[in-house]
Formats: sequence, structure tokens, C-alpha cells
Amino acid sequence: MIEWGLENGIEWNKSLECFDFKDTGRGVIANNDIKENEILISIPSKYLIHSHSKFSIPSLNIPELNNSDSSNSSSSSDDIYTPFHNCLKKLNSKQRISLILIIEKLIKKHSIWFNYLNELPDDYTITSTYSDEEIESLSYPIYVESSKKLKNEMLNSFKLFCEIFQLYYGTDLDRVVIELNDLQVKLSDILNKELYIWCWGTIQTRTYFYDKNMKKNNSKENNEEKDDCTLVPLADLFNHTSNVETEALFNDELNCYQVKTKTPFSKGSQVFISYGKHSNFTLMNYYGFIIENNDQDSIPLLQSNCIPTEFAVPPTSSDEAKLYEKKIGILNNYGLSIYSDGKFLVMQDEKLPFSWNYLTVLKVLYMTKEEINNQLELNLFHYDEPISKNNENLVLSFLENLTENQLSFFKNTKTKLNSNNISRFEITYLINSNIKTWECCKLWLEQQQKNINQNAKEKSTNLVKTTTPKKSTKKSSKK
Ligand SMILES: C[S@@+](CC[C@H](N)C(=O)[O-])C[C@H]1O[C@@H](n2cnc3c(N)ncnc32)[C@H](O)[C@@H]1O
Repeated sequence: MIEWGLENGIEWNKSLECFDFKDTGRGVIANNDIKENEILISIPSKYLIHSHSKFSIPSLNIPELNNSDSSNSSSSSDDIYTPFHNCLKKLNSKQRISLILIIEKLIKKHSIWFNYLNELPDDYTITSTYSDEEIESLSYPIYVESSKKLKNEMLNSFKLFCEIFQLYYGTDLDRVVIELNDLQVKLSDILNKELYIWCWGTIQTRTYFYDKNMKKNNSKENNEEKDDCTLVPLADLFNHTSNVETEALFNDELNCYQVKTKTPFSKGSQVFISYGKHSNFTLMNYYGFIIENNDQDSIPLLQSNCIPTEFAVPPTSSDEAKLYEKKIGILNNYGLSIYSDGKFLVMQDEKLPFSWNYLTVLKVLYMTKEEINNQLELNLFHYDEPISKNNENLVLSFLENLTENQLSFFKNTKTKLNSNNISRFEITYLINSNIKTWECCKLWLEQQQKNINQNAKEKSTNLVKTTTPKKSTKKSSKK
């Protein structure tokens, strides 16, 4: 694949080589030191695959209007391809990229991307390719809903893709034949679900952000064009870690897409790029893999159980409602709300496994009327500064309950996985990792409780100490 790239003007940093790694699979290795800000790869715009890329077969491309160069537009063959062009105009970004991938794959050596497409993975492990049973086995509602949503998006996109073609070609897809150079391809072979799922996986796991089409189409009403993406051949060989910084953008001057590393790499190490700061579930959902000991890992809390029920809805009595409003006001001042929106997190962090925003929301919700009225000194940015002993106890006790519930939930899920013979390594890893995270929360809570008891003990000893001299003075006075 790299040879093909070099022959076609793709500039591949000489210090890079393709390599099969034991833990991460195919990736890129540094055969020399790589410095900060070095360009890893530059790809001429012609080889990018995005929604406005041209097919290798010219007649498939929508003829450009107002083009004075008449040799560019096809003559009589135009009529045959008009329905095809009409369909093309109706497709959204992902559907267009998928159509390009399908056709370029079908025409094999006639495609300018033949060598590249030939070396892409045969299938993908993103959750959209999971069976419904596998998705259900994720059990945690946030995981199940989010995976279902992505899978439905893919299936609906395919349905719409087919409907657009049926609109122009009719419903008997086996009878319609499209000429692709010397190939006669049935429309049913293009509108193939398996192929479409492969395209979806290719797009989801391998594309880069691309705003060139966005800029070009500023006036377009179609919102989907606004988050366009592009396949960047060879640049999609880099595996991910969140510990590096990468810059990837289209260079207008050089008319090519460039990937630059902001992180140096030493000879012999794997050259990573960062797909973003993602939790394992996000990686699994969108990219089909997880990272053991991912330091960006976290579990988003469920809205239904992360807020104590007494605070989940505003109270009806006017006094209580006023107090509640004040609490919500304080939270707003800190940019917080009781609606988690997936942002209240727990992590495997021994020092603080609950996210600051979550602990702060709980602290404020449990404040008494007096505490609210005396809150001049309140500084909620310090998680370890309790509002009061009472407040701390209430928060801890709520969290202890939550932790117990979540621990038993994930332990049950693990048992079910075993009994249902769900064999996806990523699912098992995710559930085990969630158990470890909640165990970490449990240990932290126990430690907090110990600290409280210790402080209370110390206070009472201090109290004894401060009262002892008085006794002794009395004694001495007696003497
Ligand atoms: C952009 S491609 C990277 C190159 C890919 N490994 C290949 O063979 O073409 C993204 C895919 O690589 C794999 N991948 C990337 N980073 C990984 C990592 N840190 N550990 C395991 N697999 C990884 C995942 O399958 C992901 O969907």
C-alpha cells in the first residue's frame, strides 16, 4: 500500500514503516527518531475520498455546469447516467462516500484507489455491527441506547440510500444494470447491505475531519454536509493513543491533506495519533476497540439514579421550592446543573473517582437552609473542603448506596454474559473494567469515612487536651 502511495505522489515520512504490532495490530513504527512538529504524511487532494470526490469513471460524475470546456461533459452517454446523477444529488455525505467506495471496489483495477481499497480490513468490530443480542448484553442503559442509536442510524441510512435509487430506477433492482466501463453491474449489487455496512465501518473508524467541503457549501441547507469527513489513504494506518497530540488538516496552498505530530517519537516505537480523549466505551462504539488501562476511561452516570430522588424534581411547598431554586442558582453560577447529560463520571482514580462536577452538585443539593444562607465563604472548587460534617455524611451515604447498586448491577451483568455465551472480548473487558471502577469508588468512600472518624477522634482528643490544663490548674490551686 505504501509503495502505491509513493508512486502516486503521497509523501510518506521516510522515518515511518508499516508494522504488525502484537497488541494493537497493523500500525506504523518509527525506524528513526521523529521530532515534534514533523509532518508524518501529505496526501494530494486527488486521493482523498470524501463526499465531493470524483469517481474514477468520468461518466459517473455529475457534469459540471457553466463549464466552458465542453470536452469535459459527456455527450450521448449523458442520458444513461442522468438517473444516476439525480440519485447522487440526493445522497448525504456518508451515503455519497459509501457509493464511491462501493463502485470503486467493484471496478477493481480501474479504480485509482485499487491498491488502497484492497488492503482495507474485510470487516469491522464497531457496535453497529453487533447483533441485537450482543448490544442488549451491554446491559448498562447508556451503552445499550447509544449503540442502538448508532446501529439504527446506519440501517436507516441504508434504507434511505436504497429508496433514493428506487425513486429513479424503480423497485426491481435486479433488472437495472449500470455500465461501469466494461462491467455490467446490477443495481442490486450496488445497493448491497453487507457492502454498505462495510462502508459505514470504513468511514466510522478511518476518516479524518475535513472542512473543505463545508467551506465550499456554506450556503447549503443540508446540515449533514456540515460535518463532512474524508478518508485519507495511508494516513489511516496510524493507531490511536490519547497520550499524543496530532494536527490534521487540509493545506490549501499545497492542495493536500497533512498529518503532523506534535509529539516526538523515538526510533523503534509505535507512531500513534490521537482520535480524541475517549473512554473505552466510546472507542468500542465508534472504532471497535478498547485500550487496557486507558487513562481516559470513565463511566457516565445514569440520570435516573445519580441524583437523590428528593431532589430530582422541584418541591411543591413554597418554602422548599425557594430553597431548591437557590441551590439551582448556586449550581448555575458554577456552570453546573442537576442534569448530568453524560457529564457526571466515575473513573478508576484512587485519589478522586467521582468527577468534581458530580460531587459539587450533590454537596449543594444536600445543603441546609442555614448553610445556604451562610454561604458567603463557599468555595465549591475545592472538592475536599466539606460544607459541613452533616453535609459530607449525607453525600457519602448517598454515594455508598449508589456504589453498592452499581457494583451489584455490573456483577450481575458479568454473570449473564457468561451464561449467555457472549464472547466479544471488548464487552467482557468493559464490564470487568466497570466493576473495577466501582470497586475503586467503594475503597475511596471507605477511606473518606475513615478520615471523618479519624478527624472526629482527633477533635475529641484535642478537646480533652484543652480541658486538661484547666483541671490541673484547679488541682494546683487546691495544693
Ligand atoms: C485508522 S485505523 C488504524 C489502522 C488499522 N490498525 C489498520 O490496520 O488499518 C483504526 C482502527 O485501528 C485499530 N486501532 C487503532 N488504535 C488501536 C489501539 N490503540 N489498539 C487496538 N486497535 C487499535 C482499530 O481497529 C481501529 O478501528
